[in-house]
Amino acid sequence: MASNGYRNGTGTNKGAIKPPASSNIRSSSFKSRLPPSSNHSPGSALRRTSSASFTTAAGGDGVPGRVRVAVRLRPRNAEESTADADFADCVELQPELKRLKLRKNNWESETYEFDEVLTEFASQKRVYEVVAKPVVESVLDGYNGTVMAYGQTGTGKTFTLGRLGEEDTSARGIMVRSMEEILVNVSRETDSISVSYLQLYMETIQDLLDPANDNISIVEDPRTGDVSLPGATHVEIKDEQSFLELLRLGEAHRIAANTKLNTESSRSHAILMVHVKRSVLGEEVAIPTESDKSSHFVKPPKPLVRKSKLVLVDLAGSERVQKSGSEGHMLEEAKSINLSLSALGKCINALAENSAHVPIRDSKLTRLLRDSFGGTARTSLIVTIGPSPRHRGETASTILFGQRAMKVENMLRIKEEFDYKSLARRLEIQLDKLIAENERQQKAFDDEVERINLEAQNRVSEVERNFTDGLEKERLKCQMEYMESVKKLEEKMIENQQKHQHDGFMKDKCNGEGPGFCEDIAVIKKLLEKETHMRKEAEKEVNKLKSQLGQHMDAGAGGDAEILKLQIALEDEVHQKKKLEEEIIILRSQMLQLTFEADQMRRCLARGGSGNAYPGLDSPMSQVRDSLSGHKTPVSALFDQVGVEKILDLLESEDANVRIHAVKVVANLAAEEANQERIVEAGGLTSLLMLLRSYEDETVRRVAAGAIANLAMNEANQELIMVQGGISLLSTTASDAEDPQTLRMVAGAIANLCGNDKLQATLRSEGGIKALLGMVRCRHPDVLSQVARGIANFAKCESRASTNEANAKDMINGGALWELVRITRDCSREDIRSLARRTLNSSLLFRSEMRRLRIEL
Ligand SMILES: Nc1ncnc2c1ncn2[C@@H]1O[C@H](COP(=O)(O)OP(=O)(O)OP(=O)(O)O)[C@@H](O)[C@H]1O
Repeated sequence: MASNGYRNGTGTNKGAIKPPASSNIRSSSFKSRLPPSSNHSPGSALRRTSSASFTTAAGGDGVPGRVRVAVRLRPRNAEESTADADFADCVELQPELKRLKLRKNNWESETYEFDEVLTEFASQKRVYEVVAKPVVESVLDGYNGTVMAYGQTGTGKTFTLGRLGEEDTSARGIMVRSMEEILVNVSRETDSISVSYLQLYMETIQDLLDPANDNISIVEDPRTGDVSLPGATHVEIKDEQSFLELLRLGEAHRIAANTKLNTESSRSHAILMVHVKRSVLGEEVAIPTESDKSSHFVKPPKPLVRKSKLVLVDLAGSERVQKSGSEGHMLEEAKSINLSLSALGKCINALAENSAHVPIRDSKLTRLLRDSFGGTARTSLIVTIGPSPRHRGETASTILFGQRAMKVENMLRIKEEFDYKSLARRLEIQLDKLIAENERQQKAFDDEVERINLEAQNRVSEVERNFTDGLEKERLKCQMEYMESVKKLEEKMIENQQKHQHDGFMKDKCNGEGPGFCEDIAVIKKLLEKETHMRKEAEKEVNKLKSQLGQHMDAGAGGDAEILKLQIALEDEVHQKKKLEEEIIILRSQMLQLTFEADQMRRCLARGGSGNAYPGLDSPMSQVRDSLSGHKTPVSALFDQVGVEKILDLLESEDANVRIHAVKVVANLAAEEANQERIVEAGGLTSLLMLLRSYEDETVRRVAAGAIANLAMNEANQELIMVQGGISLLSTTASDAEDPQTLRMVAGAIANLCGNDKLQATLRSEGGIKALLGMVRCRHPDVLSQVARGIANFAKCESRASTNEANAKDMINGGALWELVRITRDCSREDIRSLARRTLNSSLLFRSEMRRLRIEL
């Protein structure tokens, strides 16, 4: 394992000091000689790199830092006290000289120098301070650090590193003390600490925080040489308590795992990795300005993050290495003892001898500790030895391991990277502050705007108020002035009047001064009188309104409701009254009609007639005669009592009975010539034609047709009937109706129109003649008589206008000839038969046609 050159003490010189090969060992102190590397020391000799260029073990600037080695002697244990009672310890320590004497026998010894020699009486605190504290401080500064314990089983590696000191805090080992130190120095807000706890046994890395995870691989960054275990559990540490629990858990898992593997705890390496991430500010950079070389623009410091790692290694017991080594069988050794310790020894040897090849890849332990030996980390090794002369060989081997390790040089480099997260966090905080400030300013601005608005509104209100007040004052003033001037003018007028009345001179003067003056006075006087009158009227009106208002006000809230009720009652009353009036009219008209009909009946009976209710049809002039005799009919009296307008209004009543009675009354009135003009003037003809058109009720239609027939007796009305479309309405009714009495009325009306020369053409063109002839189908003698009368009237007209024989021809074509012949033969009434005969004989065309057809009358 080691060459002879490193096997110090192999010589025979008693008490000869065997220093390590490196010349600086003698003079070096275990305490760090590194200058302080924090950001507070800009003049630091350390050259830091940014994240973009992590330093690697192979190159770049750094600070040389040799591996520091301390030796610690365990006190004799009980077994040794007994077994070695008669023997001296195999080592003698000279702590003040940092030397250790390894006895070969009673007279020979070898002396070795270490960076620190810790006797069996050294406290845990002292051990921590001299071995681990400088490394922990470096880790806090951003360097990687390693503290490793190496030694034979039972010599106190775990005691030194892993004691928890739960019952006695002074017994706390390096692990707990390191964490205490770290926790005290980091910031809870900006820094973070996380821990992984692993065990390496037979080239397998097992997670002591998650034992099922037992095949963790090592990842090496080829660029930076950084070693990481991404598969390992990382637990964030917030306080010492949580760390102690974690260590306890890891230890429990380690014991359980080793029991399962049926091995001893000393055969595995326990590795605790503490990852420290700290946020620091970079140095401020002063930049000279162009204008003034003396003044400097200072750039704010950059946020940086330092990621460092403290590796605490409790190695497996080294006695087997020693045993195989003492026998000098390197290969056997590798087979029988822990491969990794052997590989570590080889690497340290290679590094100590500045060998070109360092067999780092021979084991996982050397790969894991690559940065600790010959890398960028600050490394402290504590070698533990026992006092027993029985284990002198193992002790010597341990001492030699330490001596070789002391020759290993590391190149310490700090690892900084730009702290984007911290920068983002800071920027977020800054942004939040700016947003809050902006919101505050916005709020203040809004408040100010609102205040100004309010103030402006108040001012506007005040101005408006002032303006209204001023306006009112002005108005009052004008009113007063106006009243004053009116009063003055009145006074002046009275004065003038007095003067005018009592002073004749005034009149003369007036005449003397010309008419213009007097006219002026008269105009002014008139204006004044008018003005005064209007004012008085207006005042009266105002007083009246005021008193009404007062009454309304006095009536109170209930008044309105009362008024409403009264209004409704009043409307009801009006309605009732209207209805009653209607009923009175109807009753009166009914009564009068009955009287009239009875009267008619009496007269007819007296004449031996049929008692026709519509005399106008048979004897158009009979009513006229009656009226001319000076005896006023009861129906005529209706005009005086009711008025034709009211009777005509009833034709449009909603009540069908009322409409029937009304149309009967109108028909009876129309029978009297004296009434006809008033009926037509009041729109009665139009109303009757409307009733004919509406075809709502047979009785109404019949009576309406009778009334039209009566009106059609008058020549003036005949033209009106034609103008208002009466001929076509009568024709339509003639073809639609079946009731003989309706047909009699319609035929009567048309027959009356047939006597008017001016209507001849219209009667033909609007189908009046055709309708008249068509009604013969009824065969009722009353209808036939009207048809015959109509044809006779028509023929008479034609004979008067004998030039137009074409009309007679039309009538023949229309069947009038045969109808007349039929009437002469079939009609039961002699007067009608005779009328038909006369008509036939009156026309040349009729006569020649009868001859042609051999018709004998
Ligand atoms: N400096 C010391 N002072 C008092 N007792 C000690 C000291 N060093 C070790 N011991 C005791 O020696 C015993 C063995 O120590 P420890 O278990 O730490 O050895 P180890 O080297 O870790 O062994 P292994 O390699 O088997 O794990 C323990 O009982 C421990 O208390």
